[in-house]
Amino acid sequence: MSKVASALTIAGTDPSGGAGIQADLKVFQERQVYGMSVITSVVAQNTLGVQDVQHLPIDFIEKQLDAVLSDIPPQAVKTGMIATVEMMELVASKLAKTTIPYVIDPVMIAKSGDSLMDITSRQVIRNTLVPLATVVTPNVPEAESLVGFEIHSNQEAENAAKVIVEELGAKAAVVKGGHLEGEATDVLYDGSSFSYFKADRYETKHTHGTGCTFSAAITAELAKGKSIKEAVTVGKDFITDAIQYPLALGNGYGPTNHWGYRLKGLPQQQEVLK
Ligand SMILES: Nc1ncnc2c1ncn2[C@@H]1O[C@H](COP(=O)(O)OP(=O)(O)OP(=O)(O)O)[C@@H](O)[C@H]1O
Ligand SMILES: Cc1ncc(CO)c(N)n1
Repeated sequence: MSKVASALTIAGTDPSGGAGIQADLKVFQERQVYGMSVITSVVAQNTLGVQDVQHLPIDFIEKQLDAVLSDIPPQAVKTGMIATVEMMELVASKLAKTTIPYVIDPVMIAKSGDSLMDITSRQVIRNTLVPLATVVTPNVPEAESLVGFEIHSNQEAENAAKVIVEELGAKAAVVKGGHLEGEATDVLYDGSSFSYFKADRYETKHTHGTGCTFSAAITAELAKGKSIKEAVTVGKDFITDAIQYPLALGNGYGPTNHWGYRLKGLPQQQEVLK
């Protein structure tokens, strides 16, 4: 029997269960990794949008981090919603003392269009957290914000991934193509070569938390000791199945289905109790 790995997510909450901490823990469980979580912000949100946000006090976030890191050091860490500069500085100071593989999903704006990171922080994440990252997983608007130029094509996604690695100091970057046209193509640069991860684009409104789900699956695989390329391969298959078997929940951008990969060959729309 192989040994069980642990992974930690440091992120905001989604009480409707499709994104944030809740999505990350579900994905860790599906990937058979022991999941742990440190909450940065409590968010009142659902598939329709963000209604309100409460940031936890910085010393309380620190207590949560110390509680986990001093007792159960994880084999991989992921950050999602880190809304403020002081939160970024705190998390960076803790992670800089470790060599744990670290995935940054640089969450800035929810699918509904609501902001999850303040404007100053969008600039500061570049110098605090990104240099510590094993993999950064920006969507197109997030990558544009990190590199300062627009992305309309896979070639421009390649350029952005290269800047995130060679100029901002991450070990690898995967720029997600969810916001581009055509196939859903994600571009990975690992410091030596580019890899493309392609899937059919599904016509669907079930895209709440796609980024969280993808990066949590990558984190789980890194925790198990997989290479960056292997982890992104699993993450891409996992999110594609999660999008392909949506759950008819919510009145807006519905959640993906975190056990979608188990439903291969079944009818695509899963019935839900209302
Ligand atoms: N309609 C779609 N069909 C297939 N794959 C998709 C679709 N939309 C996104 N993806 C894939 O889902 C993953 C997440 O990408 P996306 O760009 O949606 O992340 P995101 O914007 O950060 O998500 P969120 O902010 O909701 O968490 C990527 O692998 C992307 O290619
Ligand atoms: C807490 C949280 N993190 C990330 C996202 C990404 O969409 C979200 N909606 N909420």
